[in-house]
Amino acid sequence: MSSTTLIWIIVAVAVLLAVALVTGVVLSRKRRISLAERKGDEPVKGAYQAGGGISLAGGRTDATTAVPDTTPDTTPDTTSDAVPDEVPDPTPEPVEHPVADRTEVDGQPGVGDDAAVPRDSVKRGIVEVDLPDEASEIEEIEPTAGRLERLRGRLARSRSTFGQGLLGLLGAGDLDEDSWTDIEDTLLVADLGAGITDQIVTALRAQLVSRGVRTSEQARALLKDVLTESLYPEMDRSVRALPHSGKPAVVLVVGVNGVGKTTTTGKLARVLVADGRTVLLGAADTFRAAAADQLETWGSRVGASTVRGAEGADPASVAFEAVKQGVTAGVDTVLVDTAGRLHTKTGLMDELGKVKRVVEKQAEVDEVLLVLDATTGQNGLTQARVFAEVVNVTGIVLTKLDGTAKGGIVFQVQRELGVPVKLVGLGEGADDLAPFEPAAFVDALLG
Ligand SMILES: Nc1nc2c(ncn2[C@@H]2O[C@H](COP(=O)(O)OP(=O)(O)OP(=O)(O)O)[C@@H](O)[C@H]2O)c(=O)[nH]1
Repeated sequence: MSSTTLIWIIVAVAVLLAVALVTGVVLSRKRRISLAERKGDEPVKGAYQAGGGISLAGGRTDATTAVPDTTPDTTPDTTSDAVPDEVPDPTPEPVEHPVADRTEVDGQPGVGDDAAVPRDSVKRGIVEVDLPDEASEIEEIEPTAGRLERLRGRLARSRSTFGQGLLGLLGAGDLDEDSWTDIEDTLLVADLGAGITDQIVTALRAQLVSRGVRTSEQARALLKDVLTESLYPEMDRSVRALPHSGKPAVVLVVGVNGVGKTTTTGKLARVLVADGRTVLLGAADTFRAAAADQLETWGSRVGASTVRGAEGADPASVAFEAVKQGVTAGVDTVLVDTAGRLHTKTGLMDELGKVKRVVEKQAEVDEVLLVLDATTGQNGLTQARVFAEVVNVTGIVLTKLDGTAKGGIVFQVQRELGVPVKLVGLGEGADDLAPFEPAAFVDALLG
């Protein structure tokens, strides 16, 4: 072999080696790019595992499936290149993690929380009231003027047993002792109580003679005057719910279970909003699970926001926070719905006193409205006495007057407590709360 041939062979081998080297490099790069693409897919999954708590809030379910172990304590391997066989069963068991078990309440996920569980899922489950439609529109509110007149038909039951009964007896002409006994009985049955009944019968006897009553029209006028007079028409019945000294008015709504506190608070918010006022609601009824939801619903219907606490939270702290936020936001009125509680539970009554004291650290309490259920008759009076001892009751709201024949409780409660009935509830409708006007009320009773 000549040396020239040898050189050509060496050159050919060198060229072949060079080509092989270049090809190897190119192939190797291609493989890396390809790997990088897969890596680009998988780490995205891995990244969602890490941020799963956030992504799942948007309703993503695939992120949960990337969690190797479905127990909430297991930390997902976020550094993994997400090898396909690490993908677990795509339908993991739902994680049990009731909100009630969580200790933190500030809205931040707690250690071990599984963000797949909506943080408020349990609370939503206990809502017992109709919630407003989405993007709720502010509702039309009936004008408050003349409401008692418009709702007078609701007093039908009291009217037939009390008003019509008295008119029938008085209009019958000369009254013998039996008739006077019947008048007394009618007043007592309607829950006016012995004291007021005596007072009314004495006034009727005297004025029947002095006025020379002859006709049924005159008898009606006499009855109207005497009954209206017994309702202390001179009492100031304005609800102290307007702001003063640059601070919102604070109204506490108190009363025993089920008398209609939350409903009244909601109705009153409507009255204020209709008057062009801004209102903030405080859901200090932390004893009854759905009370805060109920109040919030009332609020959202009129565009008032609600301050609420965790279930079982200290009612005083919720009330305090509500008033604080009301002052900061510069609203006109803060209405605080308190827990319904039995007056026999002294400890709970103490707590109501505490609510008032704590609120007073923020702003003066302008009005304490005691809500009484008219259908409970004398029992309402017993409640009123206990509440009056604990908090300085400044006004009474008598609810459910539409469902009772015992409208006479209005007379008794004012005389007993020396506190005016300021509002009356005449139905479950949103605008079935009326100002109490003695003359109009008596008119409605007499038909
Ligand atoms: N007929 C009638 N029902 C009323 C009136 N006011 C309230 N109610 C009803 O009474 C029931 C109890 O009312 P709530 O407002 O939940 O009573 P509450 O005092 O807040 O109850 P607790 O939170 O358990 O203490 C509800 O069904 C109301 O719709 C009224 O004036 N007339």
